[in-house]
Amino acid sequence: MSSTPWFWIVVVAVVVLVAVLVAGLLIARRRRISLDESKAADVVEKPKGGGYTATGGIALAPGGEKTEEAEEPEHPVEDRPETDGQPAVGDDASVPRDSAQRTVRDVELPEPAEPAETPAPEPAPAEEIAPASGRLERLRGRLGKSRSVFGQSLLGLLGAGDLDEDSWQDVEDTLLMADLGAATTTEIVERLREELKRRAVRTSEDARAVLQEVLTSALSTDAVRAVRALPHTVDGVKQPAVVLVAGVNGTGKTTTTGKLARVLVAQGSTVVLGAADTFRAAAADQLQTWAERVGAEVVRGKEGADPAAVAFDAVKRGSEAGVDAVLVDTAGRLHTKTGLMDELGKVKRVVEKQAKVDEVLLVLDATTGQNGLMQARVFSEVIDVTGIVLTKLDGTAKGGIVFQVQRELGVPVKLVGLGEGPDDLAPFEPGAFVEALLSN
Ligand SMILES: Nc1nc2c(ncn2[C@@H]2O[C@H](COP(=O)(O)OP(=O)(O)OP(=O)(O)O)[C@@H](O)[C@H]2O)c(=O)[nH]1
Repeated sequence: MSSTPWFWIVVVAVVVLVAVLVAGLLIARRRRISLDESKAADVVEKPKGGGYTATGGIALAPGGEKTEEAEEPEHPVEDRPETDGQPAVGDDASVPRDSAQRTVRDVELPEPAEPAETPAPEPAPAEEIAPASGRLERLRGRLGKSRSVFGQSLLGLLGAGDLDEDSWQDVEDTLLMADLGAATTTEIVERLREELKRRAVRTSEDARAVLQEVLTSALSTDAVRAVRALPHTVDGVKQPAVVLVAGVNGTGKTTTTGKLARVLVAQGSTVVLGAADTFRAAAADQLQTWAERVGAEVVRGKEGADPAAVAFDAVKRGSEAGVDAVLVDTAGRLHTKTGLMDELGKVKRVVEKQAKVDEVLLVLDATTGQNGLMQARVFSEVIDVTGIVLTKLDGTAKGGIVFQVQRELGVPVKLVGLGEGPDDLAPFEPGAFVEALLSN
């Protein structure tokens, strides 16, 4: 009997224990987080931030029709180096030590921006420009005065058959009167005598041929007659040719600069003109008119401005605009005025601080004769002249100055002015020039 109460105590304890275990299991089951796929997806898809999405951003899109390509993301994930499986901001930020390391990626750098270019002035000739080739032939009539005094007189003398000493003296005088100078005259007379004798010339036609040959060879030189007015390249960058035009007052510098600009534009070049004649406002205006006629740009300074600064600015502008040539017109100056010649030297030196001066043209007025030679000597010393332009050959009987200038200076005559017209500038070709002098 005494064991009965203990039996019932054990039974109640077991029942209570079972009840507690069952209740615990039920509660634990209810608390367990479901890993069901659909529910997990629900969790992932739920927007963060209390359902706020930033749909009100400023969207810019090109105008016109919407295309399929336009719907593609601008930067697809696979192209973005920062999204190749590494934790993003806000997630577990520490990268496991054994995770695959991101390799260095080649990223294409943008091309360096092209330096801002000022557009070059477009050549827009407002009027027709005569072609440069064959100009000397076309303008041969302009050599009328030189032709009659020089060519016709000589032909008359030489074509008359055997020449006595008096006749040779006449030949010499004719050459001197045409401004060939003593040395050139002596040389030419000697060669003529030799050749006429050697070839036993009897007819006026043959005499003419010999005269033409001797005069042409006296004018020939190894020096290049081409005007250096085309662009070149320095360290891979295009540079305009720089041409400096100088001379004494009134020789035709501005006119020549304008005429040369026309020749260049007619051949497809772009040109900037520098009005470095700052003494006379009218000179810059005159250059401006030439420029407007060919669609070129002019760089000019205030009246009285430093001509070297204007020349410098013109070359700078030409380089920036990428033009083919910069022609700098300088003020007329007497070669005897040291101060003015120093100023001219400075113009050249200042320009050369930024670009080589490719051509220094000295403009000589053919009608001034021997004085032109004196000018040429002094100018050559100061600015190292590379070519002569002989103007006003249409108005003189002294075309012979061409021979002397070349001989004295060793600088070739590159261009000749044969009138006041815009296209009355011709290249100097010895053969064509002599032929024009000797033509009927
Ligand atoms: N007949 C003729 N006249 C010319 C020629 N070249 C220029 N001239 C004239 O010569 C005069 C002077 O010409 P410019 O170009 O003003 O002379 P410049 O050397 O610039 O003058 P400055 O600036 O005062 O030194 C003008 O009337 C031109 O028309 C030419 O080849 N033949």
